[in-house]
Amino acid sequence: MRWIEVEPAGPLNGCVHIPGSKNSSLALLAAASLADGLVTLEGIPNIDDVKLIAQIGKDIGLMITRRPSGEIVLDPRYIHSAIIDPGKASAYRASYYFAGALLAKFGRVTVGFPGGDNFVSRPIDQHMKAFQALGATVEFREDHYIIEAKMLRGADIYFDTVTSGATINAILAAVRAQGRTNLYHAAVDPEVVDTAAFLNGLGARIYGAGTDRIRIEGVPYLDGGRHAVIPDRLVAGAFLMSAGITGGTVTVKDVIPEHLGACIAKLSEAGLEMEWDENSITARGMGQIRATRVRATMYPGFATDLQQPMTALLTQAKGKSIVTERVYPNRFNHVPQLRRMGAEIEVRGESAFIQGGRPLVGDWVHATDVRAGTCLVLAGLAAEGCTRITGVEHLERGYEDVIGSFDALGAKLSLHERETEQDSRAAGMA
Ligand SMILES: CC(=O)N[C@H]1[C@@H](OP(=O)(O)OP(=O)(O)OC[C@H]2O[C@@H](n3ccc(=O)[nH]c3=O)[C@H](O)[C@@H]2O)O[C@H](CO)[C@@H](O)[C@@H]1O
Ligand SMILES: C=C(OP(=O)(O)O)C(=O)O
Repeated sequence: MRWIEVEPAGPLNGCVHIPGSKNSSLALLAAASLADGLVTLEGIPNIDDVKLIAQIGKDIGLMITRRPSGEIVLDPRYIHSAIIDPGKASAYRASYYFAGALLAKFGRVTVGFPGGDNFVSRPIDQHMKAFQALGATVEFREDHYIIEAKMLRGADIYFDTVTSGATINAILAAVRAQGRTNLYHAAVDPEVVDTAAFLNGLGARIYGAGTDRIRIEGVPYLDGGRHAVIPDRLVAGAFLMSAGITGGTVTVKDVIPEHLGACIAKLSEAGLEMEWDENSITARGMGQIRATRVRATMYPGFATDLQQPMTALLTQAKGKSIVTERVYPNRFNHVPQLRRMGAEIEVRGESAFIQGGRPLVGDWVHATDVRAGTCLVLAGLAAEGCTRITGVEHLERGYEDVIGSFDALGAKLSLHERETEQDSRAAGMA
């Protein structure tokens, strides 16, 4: 069993470099398999989801090499299989991007059902609807699905809901389809724009990414190329919140402040002093956090992936806050853990009602998913006594070095490991 210990350390202060976006990286790495030449990606974080993609790459003949400089080189010229192992596919969320990318090249793809954070319901119906509109058939089996198309033809696709995953996947499938595809009610997230920019750099013809209507003119061939992934707005947002909860001053460097517009506005509302320039943002905790109302929605609204750390921050606000989750109405697994630490929070429907200002006290808590982990780190920073967080593997899906980066700001985080009976039994069976 592994856990992270968070010891009281007072206000966090300093600057932190923000790595490349996890969610964009996962799309770009799969998208690279569409190319007909070598692709170099800069800034891809060295996180567990990316390591898993490297294993999938090995299985299918997509060579993925990380150079000492940190950049990743992909060689998609010798992909020999479009079968993604169900176990590996379901160990993270974005395996579905291999469906869109490989379908376009091979005409038949087999992928295990997506895993990732468990928010009770995370359907992929809009992905399938897009593939079907382009002329594919979809078949669901016990632990995988098969998508097949003799030829993909451009189509008009109207999404029933705004989804960044299905928007990106539809782009991947349509890029090499014959003719024009129009996506309506498309997601406008920076990760959609980043994926489109990358593919356009290889010779794709995608227009309007960043608006809710995207036009794709199919091309028969894509060159190799080079692209730098956008910075991780979600990692950045959580560091800014850590300034608020500890009463310190934190600067996130190498970010695109525009991607954090809703976060900056909400943190100002909560009483933090916010300043930003072209590529950095500073948050100053002013001692008192103000209660506020948060609604997590799709971009450019307040990100659902920042809802959990924001909830931790609001446990320390004066008065009553309400956090409403419109993207994943059940994304409240962090709440019972915060309650163990002394927070007064009640969840009703898709909202958490927080009676702020109760002191937090360190305890054993469990991170059920990546942002629940961030939320508990933040709570631990504000708590009296030591907080011990299990479920470290979830944090490692999204963070390259969560301990090092918080400690560089003056926090006291450390990783611990103890062999349990269950661990020894598992080792004996291996
Ligand atoms: C790997 C990755 O990039 N993960 C992100 C991605 O997840 P993911 O791509 O799974 O999320 P989507 O943007 O697709 O989901 C948005 C909303 O659409 C719904 N939906 C989605 C697809 C579908 O076929 N049918 C459907 O109903 C979802 O239930 C959700 O309510 O965007 C989420 C929303 O910003 C983030 O929390 C995740 O961190
Ligand atoms: C929900 C998240 O990730 P995933 O979609 O990969 O599960 C997240 O990054 O907060």
